[in-house]
Amino acid sequence: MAVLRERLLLEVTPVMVPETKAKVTVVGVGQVGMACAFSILQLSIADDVTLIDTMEDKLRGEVLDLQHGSLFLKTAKIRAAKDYSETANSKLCIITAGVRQREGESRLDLVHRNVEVFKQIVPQLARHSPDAVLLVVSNPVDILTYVAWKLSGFPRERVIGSGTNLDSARFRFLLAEKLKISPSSVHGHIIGEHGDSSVAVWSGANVAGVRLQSLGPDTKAQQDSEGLLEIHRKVVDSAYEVIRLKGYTSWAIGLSVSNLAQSILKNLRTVQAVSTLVQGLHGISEEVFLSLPCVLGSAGVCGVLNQPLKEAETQRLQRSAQTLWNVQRKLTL
Ligand SMILES: NC(=O)c1ccc[n+]([C@@H]2O[C@H](COP(=O)([O-])OP(=O)(O)OC[C@H]3O[C@@H](n4cnc5c(N)ncnc54)[C@H](O)[C@@H]3O)[C@@H](O)[C@H]2O)c1
Ligand SMILES: C[C@H](O)C(=O)O
Repeated sequence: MAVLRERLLLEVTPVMVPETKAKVTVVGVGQVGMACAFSILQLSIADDVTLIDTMEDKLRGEVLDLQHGSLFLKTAKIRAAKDYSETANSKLCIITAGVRQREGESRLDLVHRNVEVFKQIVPQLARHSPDAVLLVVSNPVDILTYVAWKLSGFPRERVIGSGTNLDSARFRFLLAEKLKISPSSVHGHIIGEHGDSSVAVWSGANVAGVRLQSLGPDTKAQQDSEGLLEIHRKVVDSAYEVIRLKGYTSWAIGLSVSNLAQSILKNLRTVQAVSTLVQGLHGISEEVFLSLPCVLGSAGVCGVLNQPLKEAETQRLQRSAQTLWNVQRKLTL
């Protein structure tokens, strides 16, 4: 090999091995982990993507398959880690490992099984990448973000859940379909739990700063006649419908996570709904994580927006926090 290289070219200087600036570890190479890894590779935002899973053959197969596409990618290293020491010095660790819902199960039903999975993963990630941002995707994502925060000992800003970034994308898609405008021009946030108790912030939904509620549909009856309440119901049902049809959700969460990864790795300071510690905000006193619009940069969550909410929206958010707390307070970590 060395001989062939010597015959092929005159070496002027040895190939530099620069310090890895943007190493991303993805834990779990199931449907979600692979969709996240693939979307991150497509964005060319990492110079090292390291994957890890307990299923060795599946891990090796997935990594080989991605490596065979290297010609079409701009990420120098794509590799499988045999143990957590090979994930060392990651800037971003994305956790997608664990069980997923079967038809009829809610996200909260997964909590005990996935807490045990997190006990195997988080301390090891934290030990080998003590300066990383942890981005939790496994469900129930808000509670597992709290669990990752406790198990890692990281500061709150560096433990983030993908939260309702995906629900907000679904909301904007559905509203965009109704208005026949691109989702990128329809603005609005779903906040609270990524799940059944999420809250649609109708008071802020707008197109080019024109608040939809300023145009009329401000009472429940009017919202109903416009089919707006139905949109939030569809957001909540989205995952159940996709799981019923194909068994799991993957592409939209992969795109949502790569978008968050881009903001973090490139310090873009975009505002996105992600799961963060909300104790003390909007009258929530419990130590829970749920989604509010946050400023995302290389330090993680750099700020949480003081989002003005209508009283009914605040009440729904507080109920969402209570739903999570009722499950979370029974956990032993
Ligand atoms: N937050 C969101 O918006 C969102 C969206 C979709 C799915 N999810 C969640 O993501 C998770 C993964 O879903 P999926 O469809 O990829 O499941 P999957 O079954 O396809 O993959 C899970 C992977 O985790 C691995 N794993 C399990 N225990 C592990 C451990 N201790 N260490 C390393 N790897 C381990 C498994 O080997 C498997 O490859 C589920 O909890 C699901 O509910 C979240
Ligand atoms: C199941 C997953 O949480 C989703 O919303 O797609």
